[in-house]
Amino acid sequence: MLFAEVARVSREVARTSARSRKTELLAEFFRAAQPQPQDAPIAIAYLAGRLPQGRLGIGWAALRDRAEPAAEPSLTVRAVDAALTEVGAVSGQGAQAGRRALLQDLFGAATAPEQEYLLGLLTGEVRQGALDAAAVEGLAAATGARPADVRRAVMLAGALEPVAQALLDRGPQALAGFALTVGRPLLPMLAGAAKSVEEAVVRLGACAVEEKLDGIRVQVHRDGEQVRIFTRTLEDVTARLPEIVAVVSALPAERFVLDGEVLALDADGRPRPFQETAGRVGSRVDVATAAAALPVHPVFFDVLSVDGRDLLDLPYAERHASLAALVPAELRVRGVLVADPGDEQEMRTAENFFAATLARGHEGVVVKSTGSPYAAGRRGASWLKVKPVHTLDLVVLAVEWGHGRRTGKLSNLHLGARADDGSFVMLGKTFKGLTDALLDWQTEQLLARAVSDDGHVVTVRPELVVEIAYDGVQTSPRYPAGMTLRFARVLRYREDKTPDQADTVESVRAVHTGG
Ligand SMILES: Nc1ncnc2c1ncn2[C@@H]1O[C@H](COP(=O)(O)OP(=O)(O)OP(=O)(O)O)[C@@H](O)[C@H]1O
Repeated sequence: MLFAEVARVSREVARTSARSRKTELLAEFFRAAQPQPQDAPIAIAYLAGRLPQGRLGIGWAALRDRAEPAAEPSLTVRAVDAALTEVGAVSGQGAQAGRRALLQDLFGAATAPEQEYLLGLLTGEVRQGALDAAAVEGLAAATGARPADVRRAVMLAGALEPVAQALLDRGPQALAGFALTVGRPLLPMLAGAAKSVEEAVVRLGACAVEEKLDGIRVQVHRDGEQVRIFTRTLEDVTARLPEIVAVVSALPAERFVLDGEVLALDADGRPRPFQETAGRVGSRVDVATAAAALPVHPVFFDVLSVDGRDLLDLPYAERHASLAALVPAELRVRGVLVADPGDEQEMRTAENFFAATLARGHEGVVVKSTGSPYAAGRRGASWLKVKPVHTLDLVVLAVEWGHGRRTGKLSNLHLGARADDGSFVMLGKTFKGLTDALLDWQTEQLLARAVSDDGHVVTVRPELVVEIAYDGVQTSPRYPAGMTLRFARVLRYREDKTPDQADTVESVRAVHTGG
């Protein structure tokens, strides 16, 4: 498959805002791609603005001077992929120059529109957040599969790419191969938000109100002796959490998949600050010493499979009965049940549980409909989180050099929310809430992602997600969405999130209009 073809479709998909037209364009594209299914994973990654190699760490300088463009397109997606793999592998002394030379060769083989597209891919500018959803529909239309079956396979596979390849290769029957497999992670179910416990309970009806623990989401798979632990982005962190492996190995079943949270606790059981847990899960170095100094504990809140039985489609209440049979109470999330939201006594119990959970130092509660299945990969309408502080996960688009005490540091962050087309819309700026350690960290991280610097504002690749607390959303003609955040302050960076998991402009607008 020609790279030029991907560039063309990407541009056309980005240009139309109609979802049905996007789907049509992608369906045509997949029909044409059918003879070479092995190219589909690379093409899909490019269309969504991802690189299969992940971040390549290519600085602006390496992209500034570009070779003369080729007259005719000849690059294949596989050739581009191979070249970028090679760029990523260059290390050691002279790596900068080596990378630059390889990039020059690649750009020299590309036509002008291909160069532009490559540059967009390398700088993160062609990121298309809504692409995966449209691609699922397009794939279904191209191959005659049911969209719901494709979506389920994607959740079970943890990504669209392998499903696309199998579908294009073998047709709809290939989807049966994507069952929940112990040892292979699936996308976790996510929660929507509600403003109060009462609102959540009224929206859901019969429900459970569970404590919301402020740690790191984990999906734990055990198959006999073999235990594997995955984060919400499906990164395998087993080697970093030996104490969790030990706990899971002692549970009384051979094969299962559990969903939960790990966190560091004080001697009296109160949660330690989130950064400490994140530091443990994020660090590969000297795991044994780190685990001894700051052990983390698992708290499980769901079970997706036990002894060969797939529980995803069972209602919460039944999954929880299985959870209780497998996991002792001290390793299980605490919660209360509400059978009838109209019952005042029950509503008071739920409110009291929320207050008691906050008093124990936790973040809030997650209210879950007891009749609902596990909607892997979805921001389910059947799980609603309730927190006392409003927070948003936003993407850093640019940053200003600091003054005075902050001279030489990158300080004032330009914050963006995700738009429908995968671009980011600036909602405001903040330099509040930053500790000295965070300032140092962000200066280094943001410089590594710089694409331009005019001496005042450094524009960066939109890759870092930061959690912002704010007091409200107010109208402001100064920002493109016509609104900005009141008293925005940095709580922490969310390295466990990617930009396409950031909050959307739409959700911020809903807060603004009280929707
Ligand atoms: N009892 C619980 N049930 C489900 N999730 C929980 C629970 N306790 C803590 N969590 C955590 O809460 C997360 C959802 O709420 P949070 O406000 O952290 O959202 P987020 O991580 O910013 O984004 P997202 O909603 O995308 O997960 C889950 O991913 C999980 O890590």
